Amino acid sequence: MSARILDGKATAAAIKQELAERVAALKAAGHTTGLGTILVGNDPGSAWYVGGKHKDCAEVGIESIRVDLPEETTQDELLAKVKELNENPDCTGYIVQLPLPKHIDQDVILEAMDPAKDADGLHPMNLGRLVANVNRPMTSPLPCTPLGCVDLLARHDIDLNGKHVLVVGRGVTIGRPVGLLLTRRSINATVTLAHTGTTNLDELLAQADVVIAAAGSAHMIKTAKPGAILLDVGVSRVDGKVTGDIDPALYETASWVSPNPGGVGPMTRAMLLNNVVEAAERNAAK
Ligand SMILES: Nc1nc2c(c(=O)[nH]1)N[C@@H](CN(C=O)c1ccc(C(=O)N[C@@H](CCC(=O)O)C(=O)O)cc1)CN2
Repeated sequence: MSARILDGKATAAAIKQELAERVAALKAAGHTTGLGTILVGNDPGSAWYVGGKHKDCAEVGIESIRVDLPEETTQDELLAKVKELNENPDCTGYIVQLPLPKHIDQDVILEAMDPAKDADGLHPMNLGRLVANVNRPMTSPLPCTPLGCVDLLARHDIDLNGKHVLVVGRGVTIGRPVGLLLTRRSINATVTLAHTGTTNLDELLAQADVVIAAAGSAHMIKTAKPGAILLDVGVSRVDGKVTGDIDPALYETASWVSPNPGGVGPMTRAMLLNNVVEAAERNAAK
């Protein structure tokens, strides 16, 4: 048996077409939609991701504002840029590309953003709304990668009701929020969150119907239940090549696989655009 592919690239392309229509409708009604990005430093991977976000904006008709700052930017200088985008009426939503240089406190920066413009859904108020279950319908943004996982599964008609999902990794951008989304009544999965302190990972993997691997440790997942659904989200670079957390040998016995690259990454980009368009629609409805 060989797994069917959850094709993030094709799914993201379809979502972008839908979003382009919504952006055009906003424009026709006199509302512009704009995404801002702030990039600090010279990390080539981060620069590539930010470049991709601006390319995506151009494809769907979203205006974009790009702020690139040197590695030695101080926290106060970055806070001043955050304030500028908070106040810029042309900016519907924006992101601060992560990770930030070590001398800058990520939590301080995220907290300084206007929650209504937080296109990543990572402001503590928006994460709090996710915990309190008040994000939907359309009151505030959800984190892009978790939303990308859920949307990718939904668009392939995969029902998680009653399924046991094992999330591997407890980061704030994926591991923690994805469990909160999946346990909502509308999805109704049972979620286990494994991390570096988990001592029986292989045992949990042998039981899980769905695995969301978001640890960022190359090919660390070496076993899974036959017929499991595998979402490979973690990113490492091995010999300069993007490498996921899941050993590709498991693709043979899985039922569905979201590969890496080509799975949740493109969905993350599409969900960012979705969050900006939703923010523009909220503004237009005011
Ligand atoms: N502010 C944020 N920072 C970061 C986020 C985020 O969601 N918000 N996530 C990641 C990086 N990221 C977006 O910023 C991101 C990562 C990967 C992809 C993607 O499409 N990857 C491709 C492969 C790319 C390659 O070949 O290098 C794929 O999976 O097919 C998009 C966005 C950390 N920072």
